[in-house]
Amino acid sequence: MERYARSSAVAVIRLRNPPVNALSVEVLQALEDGLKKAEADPSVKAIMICGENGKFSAGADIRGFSTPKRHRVALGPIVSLIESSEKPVVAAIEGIALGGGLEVALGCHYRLAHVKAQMGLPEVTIGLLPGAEGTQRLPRLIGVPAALDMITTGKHIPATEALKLGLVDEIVEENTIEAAIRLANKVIGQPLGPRRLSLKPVPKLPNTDAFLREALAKVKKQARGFLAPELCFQAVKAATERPFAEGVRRERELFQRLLSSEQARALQYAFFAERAVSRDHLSLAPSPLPGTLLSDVYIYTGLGTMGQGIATSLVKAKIPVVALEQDLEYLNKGRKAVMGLLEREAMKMEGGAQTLDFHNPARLQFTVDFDLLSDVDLVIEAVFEDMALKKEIFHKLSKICKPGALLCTNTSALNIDEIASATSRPQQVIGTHFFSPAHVMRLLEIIYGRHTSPTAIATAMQLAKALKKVGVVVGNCFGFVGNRMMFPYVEQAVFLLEEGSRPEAVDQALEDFGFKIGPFRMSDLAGLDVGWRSRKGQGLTGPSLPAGTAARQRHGQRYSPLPDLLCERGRFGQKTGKGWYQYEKAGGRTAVPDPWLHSFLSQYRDSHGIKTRYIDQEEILERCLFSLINEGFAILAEGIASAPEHLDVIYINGYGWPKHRGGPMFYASTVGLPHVLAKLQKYSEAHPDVPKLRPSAFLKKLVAAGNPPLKEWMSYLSRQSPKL
Ligand SMILES: CC(C)(COP(=O)(O)OP(=O)(O)OC[C@H]1O[C@@H](n2cnc3c(N)ncnc32)[C@H](O)[C@@H]1OP(=O)(O)O)[C@@H](O)C(=O)NCCC(=O)NCCSC(=O)/C=C/CCCCCCCCCCCCC(=O)O
Repeated sequence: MERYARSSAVAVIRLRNPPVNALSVEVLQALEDGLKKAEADPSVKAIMICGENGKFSAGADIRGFSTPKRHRVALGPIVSLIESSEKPVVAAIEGIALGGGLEVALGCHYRLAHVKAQMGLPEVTIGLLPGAEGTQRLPRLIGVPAALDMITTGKHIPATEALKLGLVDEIVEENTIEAAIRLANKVIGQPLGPRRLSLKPVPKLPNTDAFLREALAKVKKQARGFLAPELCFQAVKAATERPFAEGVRRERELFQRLLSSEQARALQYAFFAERAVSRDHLSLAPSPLPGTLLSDVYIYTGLGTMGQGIATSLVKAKIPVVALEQDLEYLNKGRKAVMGLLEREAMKMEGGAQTLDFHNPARLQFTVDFDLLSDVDLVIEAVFEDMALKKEIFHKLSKICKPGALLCTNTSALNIDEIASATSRPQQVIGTHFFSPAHVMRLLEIIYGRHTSPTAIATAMQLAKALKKVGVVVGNCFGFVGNRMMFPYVEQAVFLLEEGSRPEAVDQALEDFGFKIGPFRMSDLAGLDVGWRSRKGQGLTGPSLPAGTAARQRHGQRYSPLPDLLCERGRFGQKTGKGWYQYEKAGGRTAVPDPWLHSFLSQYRDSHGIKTRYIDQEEILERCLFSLINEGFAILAEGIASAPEHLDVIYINGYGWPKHRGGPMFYASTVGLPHVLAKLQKYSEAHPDVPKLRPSAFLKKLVAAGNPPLKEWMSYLSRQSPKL
């Protein structure tokens, strides 16, 4: 709700709707009433608009976009009403002014911001555009290039940058409200015409057409099927071509198109899913944490790629780190790499290296002395995926670490219970699956074992929050949630090659769907040897394979030895310059289709009597995506994850699933579960030796129940893990 008050001749209108002063119908109504009241009151000479609790506003209430239409209040006319006021209106921006919140500020005649405030038009990130005249006012204020950048990316900018761009008139370090009232008093009686953005022309560029052409190409390239950025572009382009009122009409048209789109629904679902998932379990964290997380965190060895990223991530979060390696040679290599990463991170931050203070040994210490462990609160072990090695380390940790210390293992698939069995405190052992590069990727899969305590789970969630990551708690099974769902997807991709497709065709289909990177490009990037080592460990390939095992069968199921055959030829992907593609050199990044691989595939098919057939994009998508989704249903039924939202958050944040499709389970709900089931049945009949194509019992149950909406799915399961 808004509050109307007075400070001398200045009327104060406060946007109040905790926690972020979202603009609900009630807030907007109250804002309109407040404006009219101030306008009508002859003793009021100026108006100041601010937010409650140090935040201006996070914009329109996003929940309102998907709830059934109440009486629609339009924000645009209210922004116009502000602008047309005969009394000067000043926006006092504290904390955040986002979306509709910033559009309200753009209607004001003056904008004053606190130095720590952030501003942005992030509508594009929820599948919309700034539909309250923001696409028409912002280019008039800060020019087309800067406005396009803000509107098509949705990025938040700090007040200092906003000042440079001319988005705000002044920034202050002290009390923003008092400063805004002072400004309002100062500008009483000054002409308002020049301050009304709708009356200003859009600043001309030397070559607007060429600029817009290039900008559109860039937007399209990055969007990969995501509609909102392009429509944001169209709205800003309208500002360069039409008078204000016509531009607003065009903006409204484009906004309506996005508002009713499936993509907007998917992105808004993802917005709330991420927040709901991140909130889970936190309430069980002791407060403050044992010794508080801001004491020492210790990383055991593995200052290899994962350990380096994890250390960097901790330092960025201002958590003191003691980084340990097995010997000086590895330690020095690891130190150099971590310092390099931190230098690069610091360059991106205001205040640079000083802010991170990573040369300070109290913040970051490197050692080979295991005894330094005795005093740390939390250990993150990050050695490579070798069960025997991990058990040896955990046995040692259990002896050396103080009683309350949480023992985390960074693993992407290994059994947490088996690792915990090497300790005398399995209740304090937990899996923390970081994604590479760990200082960049937002996902943290948190895996609890049979004995892991609720406090340990909550502490790991708190760690995720401190690292600004999205923590998702899941149960213990091979590959946990993310990788377990990935296995059938990758398996299908390889089977498709056996049957007649090519890596570039499979990758293209999935990248056109919106994945950042297809499975073969991804495999080349990660290194084919990683999976090879794991398959050897599982006895699926290599010398331990029993003699006489059929090349394309394991345990009575279809198996493709193709990835193993590439590894046997030293083709590990980018690092060796050859994998599913060829590269300009070892370590090269540009994937080029490889004629050698194409003829290798032909020979392979011939030698196994496989008849090559043309496989279209539809089959590629259905087999890869529906087998992944099918595994998701099995995971839910087994109680490994507590809701489909958890799977979607994992896929969006850890596996490059296109956010505008809402995650795999949301996608399944949009194409319809009967359709997913029918396709799985069809492919399963065609490939009876592929168990992962057999529809999950839970999927069948939901279809039989009439395809209920996603949020009701879990009510069709009787059992849930007590820890989820
Ligand atoms: C940066 C943030 C604002 C804060 O981040 P953080 O501090 O990390 O906290 P969070 O956990 O993210 O958020 C805290 C809780 O607040 C909820 N939240 C946040 N923003 C909104 C919002 N805009 N609407 C509703 N709820 C919001 C969040 O879910 C958390 O609650 P919970 O834990 O889930 O319970 C960060 O949150 C952020 O980035 N927020 C999103 C900002 C954003 O995208 N803004 C743009 C919104 S779209 C917009 O403004 C469009 C304008 C175009 C014109 C619109 C014309 C229509 C106007 C009428 C609107 C009326 C509809 C109302 C219908 C009705 O009332 O019936």
